Amino acid sequence: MKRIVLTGGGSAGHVTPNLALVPGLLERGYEVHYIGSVDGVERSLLADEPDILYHPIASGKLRRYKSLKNLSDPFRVIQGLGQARRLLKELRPHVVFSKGGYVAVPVVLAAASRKVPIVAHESDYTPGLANKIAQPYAKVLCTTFPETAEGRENAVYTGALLREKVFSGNRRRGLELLGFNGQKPVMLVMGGSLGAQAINEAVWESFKRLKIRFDVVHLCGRGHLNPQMEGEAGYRQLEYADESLPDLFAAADLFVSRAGSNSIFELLALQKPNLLIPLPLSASRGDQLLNARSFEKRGFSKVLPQEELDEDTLYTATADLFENRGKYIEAMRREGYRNALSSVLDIIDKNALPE
Ligand SMILES: CC(=O)N[C@H]1[C@@H](OP(=O)(O)OP(=O)(O)OC[C@H]2O[C@@H](n3ccc(=O)[nH]c3=O)[C@H](O)[C@@H]2O)O[C@H](CO)[C@@H](O)[C@@H]1O
Repeated sequence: MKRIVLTGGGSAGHVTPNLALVPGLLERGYEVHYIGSVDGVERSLLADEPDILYHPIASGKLRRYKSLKNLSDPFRVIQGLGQARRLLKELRPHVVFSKGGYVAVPVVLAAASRKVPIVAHESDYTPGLANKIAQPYAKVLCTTFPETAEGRENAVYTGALLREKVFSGNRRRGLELLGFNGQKPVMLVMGGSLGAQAINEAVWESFKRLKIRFDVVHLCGRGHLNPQMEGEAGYRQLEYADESLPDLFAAADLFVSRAGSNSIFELLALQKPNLLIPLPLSASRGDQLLNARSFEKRGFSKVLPQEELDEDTLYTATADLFENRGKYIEAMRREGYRNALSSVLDIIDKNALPE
């Protein structure tokens, strides 16, 4: 039996593409292992996946900001590297697939030193740190945006890896779950998998105006629910939607979202009008700004920079988006939808060691 080790974590954006691949990998006869962190989101997202064998390792975050943990984390990275090497020796995988995120770094380095072929996938317009480290060792770096592959020798444009379940939603079920009657358009607010405080606050502040036109479902992120909003008519808040996500997506008529790569490609595939508020440069390497600019240029999204976000601009931008939704839907319809699943599965098969 062929064995594959998947890795990636830190936020759901580095996990859901791996989850998308699992049904296809099982179908192709792989035994699926996952190396993730001890306490990261990947562990909880995989807890209900009986077909994946989870192996936790120590991991340290490579931060862009000052923190006391910057002192202890290098040791955890070294510890994680030792654990990853031991695991790979024991599991003897035929191939490693890395989705990036800081936990992927020791796994990729261990795979390189044990000569296990590596296939990596980059979700963003420019490669993140983990994939920058992985790229020289990778047989193939699959990219979500065509531009990312340009001028990179081992890079291949495949598109985004989307979970099939995202397409299985039902609007009526979604409305029932939310307790909305469907008479007003439904706005879904999604601050990325971790939530986004700036977006959350703008939504709460402008809700009195938003509710005149829309019913609002708000994915706030873990630990970010607002008790004062509980019980408001036309408003539902959740920390994170898992099983219910497809039905909520089906019920939504427009989205307000961060510009994380997986989220925006899901919106494109589902042809949902969307207002993107990308994570600003002050809090990231700027990948969401590039993702959002690319979607704006191609007519799929309306963009509101976070520096301009307040209760007025949020209201005006969403009202305008909804008025002009036909134009956005048409651009997304023309683009069509390309799921990278089968091309990435083929690349994995082609590069895996023989049995
Ligand atoms: C703060 C940060 O570092 N963000 C990065 C992170 O975003 P983040 O982790 O937010 O990732 P994405 O927006 O790419 O993906 C989020 C995924 O979580 C799912 N979801 C979200 C909310 C929810 O309640 N339920 C649910 O299932 C979405 O449907 C999507 O599949 O990884 C992305 C992909 O590398 C990057 O583009 C982002 O810049």
